[in-house]
Amino acid sequence: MLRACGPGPGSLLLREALALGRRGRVWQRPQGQDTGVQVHNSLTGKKEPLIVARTDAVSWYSCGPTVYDHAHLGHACSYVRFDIIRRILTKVFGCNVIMAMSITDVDDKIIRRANEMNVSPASLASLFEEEFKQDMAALKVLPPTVYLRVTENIPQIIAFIEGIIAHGHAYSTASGSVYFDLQARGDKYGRLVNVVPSAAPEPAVDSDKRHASDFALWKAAKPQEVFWTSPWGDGRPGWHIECSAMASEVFGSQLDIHTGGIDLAFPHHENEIAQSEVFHQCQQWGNYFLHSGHLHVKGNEEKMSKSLKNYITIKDFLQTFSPDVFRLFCMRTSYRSAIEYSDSTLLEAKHTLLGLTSFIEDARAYVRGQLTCGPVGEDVLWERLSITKKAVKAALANDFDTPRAVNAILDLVHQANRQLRAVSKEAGGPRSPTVFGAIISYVEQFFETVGISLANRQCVSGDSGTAALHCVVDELVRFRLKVRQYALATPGVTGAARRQQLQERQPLLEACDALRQDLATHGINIKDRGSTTSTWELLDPWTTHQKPES
Ligand SMILES: Nc1ncnc2c1ncn2[C@@H]1O[C@H](COP(=O)(O)OP(=O)(O)OP(=O)(O)O)[C@@H](O)[C@H]1O
Ligand SMILES: [Zn+2]
Repeated sequence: MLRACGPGPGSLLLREALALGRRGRVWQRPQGQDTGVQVHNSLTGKKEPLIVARTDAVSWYSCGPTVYDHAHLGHACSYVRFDIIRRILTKVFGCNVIMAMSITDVDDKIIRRANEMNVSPASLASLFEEEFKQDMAALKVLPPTVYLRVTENIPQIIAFIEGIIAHGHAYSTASGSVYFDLQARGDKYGRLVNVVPSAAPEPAVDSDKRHASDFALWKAAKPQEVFWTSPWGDGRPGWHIECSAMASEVFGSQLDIHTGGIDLAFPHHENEIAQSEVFHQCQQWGNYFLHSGHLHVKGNEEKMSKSLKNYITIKDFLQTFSPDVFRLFCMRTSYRSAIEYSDSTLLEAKHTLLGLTSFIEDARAYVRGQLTCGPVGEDVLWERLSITKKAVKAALANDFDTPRAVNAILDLVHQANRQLRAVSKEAGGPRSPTVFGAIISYVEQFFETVGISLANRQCVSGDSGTAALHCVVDELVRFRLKVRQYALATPGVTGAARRQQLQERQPLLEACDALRQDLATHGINIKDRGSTTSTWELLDPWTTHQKPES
């Protein structure tokens, strides 16, 4: 058992533990090239300048999925958030990222599920690995440079374990298992979390490890279980060793960035660090550990999880919402914070995206000269654009503060929208297409950078939803117009008879007003021009936006 000095390793408490400071050695500031970004490094519990060995080859290891079931929105959240960070590092800060991601295709959960389904662990894992890759593609997550399957790296893992044994930090047992000896690691254990390994002997009678806190590097095969031969007998790797061995296979003894969800910080990453630093006999294997916060279902403290059966699959989600809506939803909070899933927060992201696409359409129409124009406060807009660019870059350089960056953009769009709406009432006058062209180009480029397309309204709904939704709103607005025209028209009737007729039809007008108000809450703005025309547009995204976290 491991004794934690701070709060235990439950996901939310762990974040507090990370802030408490660590037992292990002091973090060594790496030598190399400064990316210009400050990142929150779990190794120090604070923001540090991100210095990488070479900006043209940033090494990044990402713990990948255990492929025993459908991927859910919790997984989506972690991989989308890191995908956004990867794109920002690449496109804004000029880094060329080499990303390696593990695929855990053999472990207890896979073996158990395969037995339940009466299929081989290999075919079960291959099925869900393929599905995971399809889900990631549907979410527009860029594939890693390489995927690394555990089952294809068994000789490398065995060699890695032999190296740890050779350095005196692991031991094999009579039953054919190998354990990492945490007592040998001493006070160097606890680089990420304030944890002291207990020296108490293993209490379980059916286990032959020396201390309760020692963890498995190699697990002796149980009857009927899939196995590989090794110097210690038939068996399979433990969970943590796979990442140390596979990351080292690609990147050697130095790693710039290592990522995963906050639940992986302890014990998984802590154990990876112990194994790798012993194997490479180095002081600091990974320089930066970044952890993403968990996705929770609203009102539920637990993270969304397959084991807790409180999950929404990525496929189901994408029936209703688009990958761009999910991306924007993820960007509205820091990647480190917990994120609450609810229909209302998703709808809010959807409305914001609709408002942005609507602005781009209007601004484009103005640039083309299809929107009536009057004088624009051009200098003000140029200044706003310049301020926004600086604010966005500063926010992204500050631990990838996407909520702040998005708010800066929404503020710019709000200012531009106000001018656009004001000018559209006045015909004639000087035009200012260049500044609107520059704003369109910048806003589109920002969202393109993080993987969101503003090209058309199609980007906001899942699968086939948007086109149908727009037709429905068109029909509804047309129908409402007919009702209004009927309520207001009094051909051939005058005087008291006219007044009475109007009074009788008053409820129809009230119903039309109520419908307009109801639709406004969904981001749809109906505009009546007398009794002859009704048009609709999407509300300014600013009106649906939330303030960033402080
Ligand atoms: N609810 C969640 N929110 C954010 N990230 C998550 C969530 N659940 C899993 N992750 C992250 O997804 C990645 C892959 O996780 P993995 O395949 O090991 O699933 P898991 O944690 O076992 O999921 P489950 O608990 O549903 O079985 C890890 O980085 C993990 O931290
Ligand atoms: Zn890992």
